Amino acid sequence: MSDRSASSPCVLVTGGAGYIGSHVLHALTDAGIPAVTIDNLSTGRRRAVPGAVPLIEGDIGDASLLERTIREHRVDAVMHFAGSIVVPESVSNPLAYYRNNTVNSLTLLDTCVRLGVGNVVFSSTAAVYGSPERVPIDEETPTVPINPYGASKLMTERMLRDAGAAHGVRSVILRYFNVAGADPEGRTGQATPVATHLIKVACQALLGRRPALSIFGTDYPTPDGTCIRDYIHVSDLADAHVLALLHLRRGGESLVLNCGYGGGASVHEVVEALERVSGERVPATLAPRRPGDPPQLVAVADRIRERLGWVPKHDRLDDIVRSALVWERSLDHPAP
Ligand SMILES: NC(=O)c1ccc[n+]([C@@H]2O[C@H](COP(=O)([O-])OP(=O)(O)OC[C@H]3O[C@@H](n4cnc5c(N)ncnc54)[C@H](O)[C@@H]3O)[C@@H](O)[C@H]2O)c1
Ligand SMILES: O=c1ccn([C@@H]2O[C@H](COP(=O)(O)OP(=O)(O)O[C@H]3O[C@H](CO)[C@@H](O)[C@H](O)[C@H]3O)[C@@H](O)[C@H]2O)c(=O)[nH]1
Repeated sequence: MSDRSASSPCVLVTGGAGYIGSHVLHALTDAGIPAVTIDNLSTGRRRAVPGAVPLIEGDIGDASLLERTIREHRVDAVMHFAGSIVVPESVSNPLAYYRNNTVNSLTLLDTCVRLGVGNVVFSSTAAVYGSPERVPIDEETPTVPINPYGASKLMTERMLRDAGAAHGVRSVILRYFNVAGADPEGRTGQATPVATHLIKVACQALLGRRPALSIFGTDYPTPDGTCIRDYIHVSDLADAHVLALLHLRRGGESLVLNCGYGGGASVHEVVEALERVSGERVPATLAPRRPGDPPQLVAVADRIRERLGWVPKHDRLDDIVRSALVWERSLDHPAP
């Protein structure tokens, strides 16, 4: 055990080799906060993990591995990212989603309770709101998920709430809106080649790594007919996680917080931003609506600023798409 781990408590980050988890590991490392990560590398990459952070290759469904890691590293807090994230896959294979997102979260939470780890930061999603009638969406909006992915995450939220009442576990549940962009220093980014997220796919199309971007639906009840989303830069999201951890370590109360900027951009506006920052055309074709896409998802994002003192640094759409494009250029693998 290193001197540092002997002196200060450590945060266990599940899924730290993935897109968002790896940004958070960099943010923790930058802040001098010791961390350890467990990742089964199902979608994550070993090289996304900062060199200073021990990577334990394994599954969070393995209670004995969790227990050993928590004891050996003097873990006092968990940030829980590990999970399955593809919405259509959750529709075709729901039980796999309930297993990886809900059952494995239960194992993790149960282990935390048994070992007295009382601080949990959880990656939730705007998908818990389903297709709400009113936009923008505040945290009191009813949670009515419309797919197994959203339902599997909502169940973990519920477990955290109940474990809080019964066992005193305190949690910050972060409901992410549309996460995009990459580390401004180029240390990590979204690396899976089979991407479905708009900004990543648009970058791949611009670079000729896929034939074209399909714009799913131009007849929505929005000003330009395409869907509107609240895109949040992954580095601002990573900062929010560090603040959430510090809040819990100070003894702060459990919170549920939307993570977005409170503004929206349409699919057309995203494409225009990418063309503006690159000076190049995004090859795009108009396509039918993608099933299950709500017309607008925009957060009311005041609570996270008030409760955590979060101040975003990268909230211009141009900055988000520029960082995504710089990262995409740095990847050596072609898209499928
Ligand atoms: N990307 C988004 O836009 C978005 C939006 C809302 C919520 N989220 C949530 O954020 C979290 C991270 O998402 P991401 O985009 O970084 O995805 P990702 O696939 O890049 O990261 C997930 C990581 O977890 C690991 N993993 C998966 N199952 C595991 C298991 N059973 N044991 C150990 N490791 C496991 C994967 O190898 C990967 O490294 C997820 O919980 C997701 O639901 C993401
Ligand atoms: O090739 C593409 C990909 C996407 N879109 C559109 O772009 C918008 C954004 O889509 P995408 O980037 O796939 O994100 P969402 O479907 O909005 O879902 C993300 O954002 C949600 C919160 O808002 C999270 O719950 C989900 O986990 C996360 O995947 C939607 O209108 C899509 O129809 C296209 O037109 N073409």
